Amino acid sequence: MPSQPDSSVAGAPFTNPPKLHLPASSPLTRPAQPRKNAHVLVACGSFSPVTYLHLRMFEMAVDYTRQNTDFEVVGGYMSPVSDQYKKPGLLSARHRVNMCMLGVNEQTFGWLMVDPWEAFQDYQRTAVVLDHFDYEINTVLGGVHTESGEHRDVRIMLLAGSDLISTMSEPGVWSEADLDHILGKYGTFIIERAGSDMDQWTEALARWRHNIFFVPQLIQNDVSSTKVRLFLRRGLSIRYLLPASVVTYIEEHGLYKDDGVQAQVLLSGADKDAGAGSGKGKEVAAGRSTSPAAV
Ligand SMILES: Nc1ncnc2c1ncn2[C@@H]1O[C@H](COP(=O)(O)OP(=O)(O)OP(=O)(O)O)[C@@H](O)[C@H]1O
Ligand SMILES: NC(=O)c1ccc[n+]([C@@H]2O[C@H](COP(=O)(O)O)[C@@H](O)[C@H]2O)c1
Repeated sequence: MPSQPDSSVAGAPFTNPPKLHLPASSPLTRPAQPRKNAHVLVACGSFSPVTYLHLRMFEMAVDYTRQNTDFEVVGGYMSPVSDQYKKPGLLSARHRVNMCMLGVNEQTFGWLMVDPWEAFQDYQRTAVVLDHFDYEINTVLGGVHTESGEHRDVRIMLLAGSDLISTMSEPGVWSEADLDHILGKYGTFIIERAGSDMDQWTEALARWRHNIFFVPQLIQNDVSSTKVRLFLRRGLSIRYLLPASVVTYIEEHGLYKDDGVQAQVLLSGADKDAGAGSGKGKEVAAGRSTSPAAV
C-alpha cells in the first residue's frame, strides 16, 4: 500500500523535523537478503519541483545493481536541499518537501522515501548529508536485520545525474576532503544525463573509480525542473512530466507563476531551448547568489 505523507511534514511550518523519515512500510524495517550487501541510495538536489526523472533515477540504479552487482538496494531517499542554497528557482523547503512526499506516494512498496532533515537545516554539504544518513541508519537504527536476526551495516551511496558529477572536477565547487569522503567512503551511482560530458570527470575522479557506478539512460529523458518551471511560466502544460498529485499541488498553490529567476532566463534567451537540450546550466549561470563553495 502506498505510504501516506507524514502529517508533521505536510503541515507548516516545519521547525523540528524527525531525524530520519522512516515509514513503517519501508524495506529498511524488513529483513534483508542474507548474502547481499545492503545499500541505501540518497539523491541530493533542489527538487523544485520533483519530476518523473528524479523518481526514475532510483529505478534505473536498482535495475543496474540487479544486473551488474551483488548489492541489494534496501531503500532510497530524496533529500531536498536547504533554502539557504539560494539557487534560482528554489521554492521554499516546505513546498519542495511536500511535492517530493506526494511524488513518492505513487509507488507501491514504500522503499523510496523523502527525508526532510537537510531541507530544514542551514545549508549542509553533501558529505555532511551522507554522514547524517549513515549515522541515522547504521548507528541509530542499527542497520538492517537478516532473517536470522543478525545486524548488517547499510552502505550509503549518493545517487546523482552526470551533470552533478561533472561539477566535481570543477575548481571551487567541492573540496578535496569532501570528495574523498563522498567517493572514497560512500561511493556514487551516476545517471547519464544528456548534455553533460562524461569524459570530463573520469580522469579527475579516477582514484575513486572503484566506487563510481555509471548508469546509462536506456530511454533518454531530459526532463528537468528548470524546463518545468519555464513551461509553467509560459502557461504550457506540465502534465505527464511529473506525478499528477504534484501537478495538482502546483496548481492549487499557484506555484512558479512568477519568479525572478524565470525572468532572468527568459531575458537571457534560454527559454528558446525549453524544449531541447538542458536548460539547467543556463539557469545556474543566470546567477545563483551563493554557491556551495568548497570548504
Ligand atoms: N534529466 C536528468 N537526467 C539525469 N539526472 C537528472 C536529470 N534531472 C535531474 N537529475 C539529477 O537529479 C538530481 C537532483 O537534481 P535537481 O533537483 O537539482 O534537478 P534538476 O532537474 O537538474 O534541477 P534544476 O533544473 O532546477 O537545476 C541531480 O543529481 C541531477 O543531476
Ligand atoms: N560541496 C558540496 O557539498 C556540493 C557542491 C555542489 C552541489 N552540491 C549538492 O548537489 C545538489 C544539487 O545541486 P545543483 O542543483 O546545484 O546541481 C544539492 O543538494 C547541493 O547541495 C553539494
